[in-house]
Amino acid sequence: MTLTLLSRTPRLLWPRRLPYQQSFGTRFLSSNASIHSSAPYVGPKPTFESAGIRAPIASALRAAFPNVQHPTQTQGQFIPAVLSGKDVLLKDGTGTGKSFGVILALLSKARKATILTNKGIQPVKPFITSLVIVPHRDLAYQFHHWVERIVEASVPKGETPPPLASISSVVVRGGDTPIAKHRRDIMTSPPHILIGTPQALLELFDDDEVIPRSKLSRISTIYVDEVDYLVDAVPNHSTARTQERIKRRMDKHPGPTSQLLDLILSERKSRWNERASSEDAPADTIQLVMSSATLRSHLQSRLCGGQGWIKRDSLVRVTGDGQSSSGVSNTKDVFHCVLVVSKDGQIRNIEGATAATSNTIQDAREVTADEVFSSRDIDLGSEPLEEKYAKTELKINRDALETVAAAFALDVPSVALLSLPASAPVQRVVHALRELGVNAHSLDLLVADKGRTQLLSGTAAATEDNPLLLVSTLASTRGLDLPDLTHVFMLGLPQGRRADAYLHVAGRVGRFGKAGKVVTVVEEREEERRADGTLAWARDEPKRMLMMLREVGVAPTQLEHFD
Ligand SMILES: Nc1ncnc2c1ncn2[C@@H]1O[C@H](COP(=O)(O)OP(=O)(O)OP(=O)(O)O)[C@@H](O)[C@H]1O
Repeated sequence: MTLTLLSRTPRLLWPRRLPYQQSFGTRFLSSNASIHSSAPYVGPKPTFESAGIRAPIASALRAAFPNVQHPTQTQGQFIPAVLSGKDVLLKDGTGTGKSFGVILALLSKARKATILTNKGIQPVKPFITSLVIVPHRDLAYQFHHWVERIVEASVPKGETPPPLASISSVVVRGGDTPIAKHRRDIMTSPPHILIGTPQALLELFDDDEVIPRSKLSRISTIYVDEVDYLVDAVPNHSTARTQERIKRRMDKHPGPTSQLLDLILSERKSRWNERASSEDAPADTIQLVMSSATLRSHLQSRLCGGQGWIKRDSLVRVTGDGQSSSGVSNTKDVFHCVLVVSKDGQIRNIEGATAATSNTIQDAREVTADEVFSSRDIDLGSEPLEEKYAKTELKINRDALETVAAAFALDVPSVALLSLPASAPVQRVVHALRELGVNAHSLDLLVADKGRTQLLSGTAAATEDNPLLLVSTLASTRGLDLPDLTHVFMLGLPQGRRADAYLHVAGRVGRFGKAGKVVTVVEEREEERRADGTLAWARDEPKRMLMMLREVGVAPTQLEHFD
């Protein structure tokens, strides 16, 4: 296949960002509460202060994030729950502000200055107030960056803000600071919020000579973001045999998040077990807050029952938007496109895709393919790197990759994300895309430090002349919030629980009322010769894709420029 289709004169159309619109609703929390946010709000809009956020933090927030002036309906409900100290299970669509709201609430929590001991309440030296567990290091840096912006805006211009390290710190493997140094720093000056990946945190707390285990019970809150990804659970719908097999594997190899929670919560568990009912449960225990867009019921059962981390009867459940956990299906300005690439390199829209309605496409700008390519000046890297990549296998369909390159060149105004299958070699794909003239970079906010701030704060406008394609795998894009992102490309059907995986990847666009496109590239169904010589259809990706889209409740839309 060649990129000859680019010689057509395409139109790059892009909608203007839509104003943020939200209806509000509140219901009061009681213990054992289960809250659904759907009722329209009557009366003045709630404020972050009325949700319990401390006034200086709320005003710094509004200064740092001018687009965030009022809590969303769900934030208005879960922020008080998080501040109440009760355990919270939070489920809402992707990009609805779950993580942002929780971080804000954690920032607003007071540092623990006393603990309950056998001798009653005793004063203690402050330790980490909140521990935030995230699936990958880019997300850790994103949360840290949110805190940094609020802290900077908390003092008048010209004044020095408090040291960020005393408020938020990141512990990830392969970071700038060795874990052993983090350990010592935490003992001398513990941050208010410690954010890390499960493996790094496990390693951090592993040496109890430096950080004694007893200190861990001083943590006030543990927040697990993307909990359905971080904590395994046995799916209800599988056969008894499969359930047994998964359970055995989980018992034998508990994931790092489970090990970490067991380590920190062991004392709380035994204190609970000593007491007959949760009525007497010590008030001064660690709080657990967990969130995800796809919080399956079997996971909830494991968290509350099997694992015993949470007591069902002292838990607040907050569910935004009723049963539809899909931020995707609820966002009318997100188009879902599927391009099918045939063996001979032809590209077409999937059958049944409808033309995109143009009423949401405003402020279009027109650019020709020639213009797009003439602005490219891609550095193919150093000689040894080229040699290295030329020899390594691409492991993905080259035609499919060229389809991404074509759609990217024709349709992306500034920043897009390509999500690869877990086993794909990211750097190799980046190199292949650069050979195709795409300004591709691996999405590693840690290594690509130069562009990190712009990407996270949505000020990467400089890329408009030379759009940027960030390349990553699903595992490292979960939860990421890149304000400039307009397109997500996926190569092939997502693996694992497809619908959930699709929702998580697709949820990187269409956040907070913005428009976006999700473009999946699949291969034409293949023919296979049976032993008797007859032909049969094997792997029918387009059909499976359509079934999956139906499951998540979206209809495919055509991507213009293609038949
Ligand atoms: N109340 C608000 N008003 C406007 N924008 C908001 C509000 N709260 C958060 N945001 C914006 O939403 C984005 C963050 O969303 P966040 O990552 O918290 O969503 P999420 O629900 O956790 O998504 P995911 O499920 O994908 O992890 C940020 O860009 C933030 O500026």
